Amino acid sequence: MTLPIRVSPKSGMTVDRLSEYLGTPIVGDPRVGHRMVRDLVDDSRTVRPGDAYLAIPGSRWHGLDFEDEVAAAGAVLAISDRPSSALPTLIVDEPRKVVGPLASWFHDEPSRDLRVFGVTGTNGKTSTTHFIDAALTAAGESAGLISGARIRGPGYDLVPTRTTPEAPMLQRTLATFRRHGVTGCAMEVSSHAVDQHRVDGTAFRVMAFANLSDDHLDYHGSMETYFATKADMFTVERTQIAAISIDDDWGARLAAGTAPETWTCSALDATADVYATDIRCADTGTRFTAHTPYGTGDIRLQTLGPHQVANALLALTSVVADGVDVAAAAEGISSVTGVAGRCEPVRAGQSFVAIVDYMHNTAGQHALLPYLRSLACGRLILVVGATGGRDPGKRRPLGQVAAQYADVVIVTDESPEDEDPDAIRAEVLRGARHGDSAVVVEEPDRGAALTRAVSMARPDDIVVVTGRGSDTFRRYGPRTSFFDDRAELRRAIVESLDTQP
Ligand SMILES: CC(=O)N[C@H]1[C@@H](OP(=O)(O)OP(=O)(O)OC[C@H]2O[C@@H](n3ccc(=O)[nH]c3=O)[C@H](O)[C@@H]2O)O[C@H](CO)[C@@H](O)[C@@H]1O[C@H](C)C(=O)N[C@@H](C)C(=O)N[C@H](CCC(=O)O)C(=O)O
Ligand SMILES: Nc1ncnc2c1ncn2[C@@H]1O[C@H](COP(=O)(O)OP(=O)(O)OP(=O)(O)O)[C@@H](O)[C@H]1O
Repeated sequence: MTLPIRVSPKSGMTVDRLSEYLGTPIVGDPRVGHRMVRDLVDDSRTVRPGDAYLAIPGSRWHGLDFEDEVAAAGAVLAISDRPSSALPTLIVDEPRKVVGPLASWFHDEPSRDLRVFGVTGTNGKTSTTHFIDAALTAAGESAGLISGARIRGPGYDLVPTRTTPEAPMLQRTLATFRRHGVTGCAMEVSSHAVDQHRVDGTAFRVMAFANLSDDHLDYHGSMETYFATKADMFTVERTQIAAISIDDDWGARLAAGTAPETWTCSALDATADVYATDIRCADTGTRFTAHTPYGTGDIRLQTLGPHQVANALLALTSVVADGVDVAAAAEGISSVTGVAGRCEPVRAGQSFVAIVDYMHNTAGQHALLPYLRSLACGRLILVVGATGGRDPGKRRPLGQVAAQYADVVIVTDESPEDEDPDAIRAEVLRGARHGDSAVVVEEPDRGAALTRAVSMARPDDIVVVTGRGSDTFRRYGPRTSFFDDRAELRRAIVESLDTQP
């Protein structure tokens, strides 16, 4: 169900009230003070008549670069760090820091009226939020989900462009959820979002930590800074409860130093508050028994891969720490049939296994590839690449680890963005050719790469397409086009079956 999103500011929201809240006078025509403000917007391309435009200085643009088009679109006001020549302005020192609390106040603090379950960490956020969403639903709650794959709930269903929305959209979404009676909301919290203050002003009931591994170092600079950004979410000012997976060293370190009430979980360590025993991983899913201080639950994951045990335990810990019944939560988590683009099988009548997965760092490769290999007795044919505009340091290791596990590695393009696709591929290839252990093929065109992988596959082989998951847009410089790995893999399989004698 997709409904139009209605804005729900505090009643009687005027420019004067915004000025009073921010403690700063109107620069420019003071007669604008009585004008009603429809919504807060931080992107010129989405401004509608009556909006207040948050003009943020960024690394590429200053929001005021768009002041004329924003004024022409009917904005009543700019909020920025300097006066606009096109609109009356409220001046604040650091607009980015103001946006979160302001948007929350504007919508009457929606996060305080529903329990928000945040999930942060390098890998597993999307899966964990889906599990929390299902656990809350099974416990009889009306649940909302804010994930990078989908934002959905009563009154909302859309595929977002960000893992964590910008603050105006986030608070608008939470306010819509509240209006539709949502009682609990699972939400991904990316490190970029924390650093850019997108979640400031959001009160979390539980904040969950999944894991930390080499990723986004182009942005954060070092693992210590990356960790510190995540750790910033685990303070009493941000969250009432911390749920922390201690299966990696960063989680154990975080758990040792957090101030809020802390619950630990582990797939390996029975001294954790919530832990797993009797883990049995199969080609149809994974079963295990979860032990919590409030009793045990049998979990039968339908989502593929042993890594999902950690994600499911973290979800269980998050909701049980907040008082949700263990049996209901276990039933909900077990009911999730799959998460789009995460270990998603593609079945079109072929004689080999075909999987699409969003793995885009070496931690994901090490966690999944041994399992995926075990799903077939034949060869592992792996399609790998790297996205442009981010983390060049990941590219060579991605190729190297791919070749460590696979028999055939097909290196292709993902979404080069503004970079030279040949240069990205060259780095991945350098890694893949490092060990001499796999057959390495270069095929720039992603559709052709998938066709090639399928044409090589024999019965008992497995074809794994990595890197894009459920992302459906790719960009080559100014050209953006639709490309869905799952649909393209299916197409390649069907074509290969059609041409069989
Ligand atoms: C590196 C990064 O995170 N950059 C974010 C940052 O960009 P920036 O500081 O360069 O801002 P900018 O592009 O100069 O724009 C400045 C201001 O002008 C506004 N603007 C810009 C253009 C325009 O036409 N009109 C307009 O109003 C922008 O909305 C912004 O408020 O602030 C912008 C909004 O203020 C974000 O859109 C932008 O996200 C970019 C597009 C991005 O790709 N971010 C990714 C890396 C990201 O955030 N990813 C995480 C998930 C990571 C993961 O776990 O995989 C996420 O939460 O999605
Ligand atoms: N617990 C885990 N440990 C290691 N790898 C994992 C784990 N969970 C998921 N992965 C890998 O990470 C990929 C992305 O998973 P998911 O989308 O759930 O995580 P995410 O944190 O939301 O990722 P992103 O922020 O990049 O969207 C999966 O396709 C899988 O390859």
